[in-house]
Amino acid sequence: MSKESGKKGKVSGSMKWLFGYLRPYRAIFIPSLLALFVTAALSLVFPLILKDLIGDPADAWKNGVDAQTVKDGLDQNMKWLVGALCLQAFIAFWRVLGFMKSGEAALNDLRRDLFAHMLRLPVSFFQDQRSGALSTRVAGDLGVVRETLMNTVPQMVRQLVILVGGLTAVFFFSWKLALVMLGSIPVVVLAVAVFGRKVRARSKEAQDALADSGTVIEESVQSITDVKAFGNEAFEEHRYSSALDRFFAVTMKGALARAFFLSFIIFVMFGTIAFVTWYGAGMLVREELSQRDFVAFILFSIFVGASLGSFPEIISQLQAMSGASERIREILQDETEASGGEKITGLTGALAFEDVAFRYSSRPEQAVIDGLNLEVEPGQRVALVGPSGAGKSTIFSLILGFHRPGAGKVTFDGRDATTLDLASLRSQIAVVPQEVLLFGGTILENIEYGRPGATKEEIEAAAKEANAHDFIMSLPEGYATMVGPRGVKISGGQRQRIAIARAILSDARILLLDEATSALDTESERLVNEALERLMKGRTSLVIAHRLSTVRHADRILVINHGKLVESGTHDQLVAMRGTYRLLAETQLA
Ligand SMILES: Nc1ncnc2c1ncn2[C@@H]1O[C@H](COP(=O)(O)OP(=O)(O)OP(=O)(O)O)[C@@H](O)[C@H]1O
Repeated sequence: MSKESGKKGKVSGSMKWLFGYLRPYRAIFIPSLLALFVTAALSLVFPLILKDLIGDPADAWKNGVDAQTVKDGLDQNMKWLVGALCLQAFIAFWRVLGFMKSGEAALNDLRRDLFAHMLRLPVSFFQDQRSGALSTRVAGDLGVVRETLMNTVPQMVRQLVILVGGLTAVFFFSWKLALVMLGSIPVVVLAVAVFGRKVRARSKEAQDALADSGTVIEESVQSITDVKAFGNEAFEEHRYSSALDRFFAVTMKGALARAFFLSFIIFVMFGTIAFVTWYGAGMLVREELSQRDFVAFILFSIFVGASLGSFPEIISQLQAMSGASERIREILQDETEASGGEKITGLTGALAFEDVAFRYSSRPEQAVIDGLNLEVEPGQRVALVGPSGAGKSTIFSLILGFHRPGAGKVTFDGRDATTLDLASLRSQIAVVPQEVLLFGGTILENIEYGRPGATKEEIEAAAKEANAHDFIMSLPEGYATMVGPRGVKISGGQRQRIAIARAILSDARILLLDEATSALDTESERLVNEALERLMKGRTSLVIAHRLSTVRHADRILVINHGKLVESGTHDQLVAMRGTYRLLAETQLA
């Protein structure tokens, strides 16, 4: 298959897929499409009548028709014209409404499908992407699809109708002149083929180079505090400046081809207009053509020219849509997390790793977890300690089923996790992360996240146990206070207590706690610790520990290094062993 026909195939495949989303709304969409044909055809009435308005007086004068007859004819034509314009405006009104309604509804279905699918993709999918890039890309791609559906498709239909109608008309009014005019088309096509490809390739390079420079800004703005803290303003400026230089160099390379292309097209275009007018005027003199038909020819030629001129834009938009829709379809086809498996309720909270090995797919050469064995009994409080990069967070990911072990198995109450339904398993695990992110919404909703549908009383009870109730009540609107990116700012310790309230509300059997490394003030720390004590009571808890007080209170400490369990025991036992733990306790635990 040639490259061009491949592209065409892709465009039609994308259109088919897009129309699939329009199917449920065909009762609105199809009439709108038909209305579009009608309004486009009606726009051809305009030159058809205009030619009489302009041409008839001239011919009448020449043929000696009396003034009143000419005037009556003109008035009648004018009525037709106004009538056609009114009809066109009326249909266009409903057509635009119909297109918007069916199009936006179909796009909303697509947006819903896409988001629902993305939420069910495995965590590895998101980890393999550059953060931020995914959502920006998806939003951009959806924007392109929307633009195509709302503007390009109607535009294409309209221009096709005008092109076919206009060409028929020019041949009808003077086939000779039409052939002269169309004679210039092969020259233009050749120029487009020769220069157009070059221009397109260069402009794509230029776009990529510009995008690179945009990335520099994005990264700097995102981590502006780091840029400043490291005094890297000059470094970033230099990085941006060299990206701009690259963009400039590529643009200049393309400028030559573009300049040739544009000046040539302008020459051919205006040359053709001049030649056709000159040739037509000659025919007029030779009486091979009436004034009226000549005017008709020129008016329809303008329509044909404008319509032809709009196609490069339409085609490039269709190609952009095909690329965008392909990326969206790729995401929609990506495999979601395994669903099914045995739904479990009422776990006792026993969990174990049996000879578990794991590597991240993005870094297959590194065995992050390497033959790990561990066993946690129901209700036990276990602290995980180990140097940075030892694999502690990965152990949490494996428990949560974000990733599956490459070898060995993770079990809950003795049952292999791969045989269990992920959603029901996760509903019995609560997580209190190191850095708590609250989403945009009220405090009430943020706590309710732990168990959607919980009553206000249950939420308040959880907040009280989490030592969060008092500070929540001191906020301007209590539980209805908006938090998150656009809401009131609350402190790290307060966020942690909200996360604890969430976990209490979820009443999960297993608790995964990644202890915050940043120090809180004494009072805040006391409130958080008290809340955690209550939370951990009666649950199996695994804590990635950063504080000496936490490990001292743990039933058992597991020392992880290079993805292996290297020591295990109580604080006193491990200190007495004078091994890895003792060293860690002395250097890393506060
Ligand atoms: N998504 C990922 N893709 C590839 N490698 C990863 C990924 N996440 C973590 N790693 C690597 O796996 C190893 C273990 O990471 P992990 O985050 O589990 O360690 P950790 O003990 O929790 O460290 P820390 O205490 O610093 O958080 C590290 O070498 C890390 O670079």
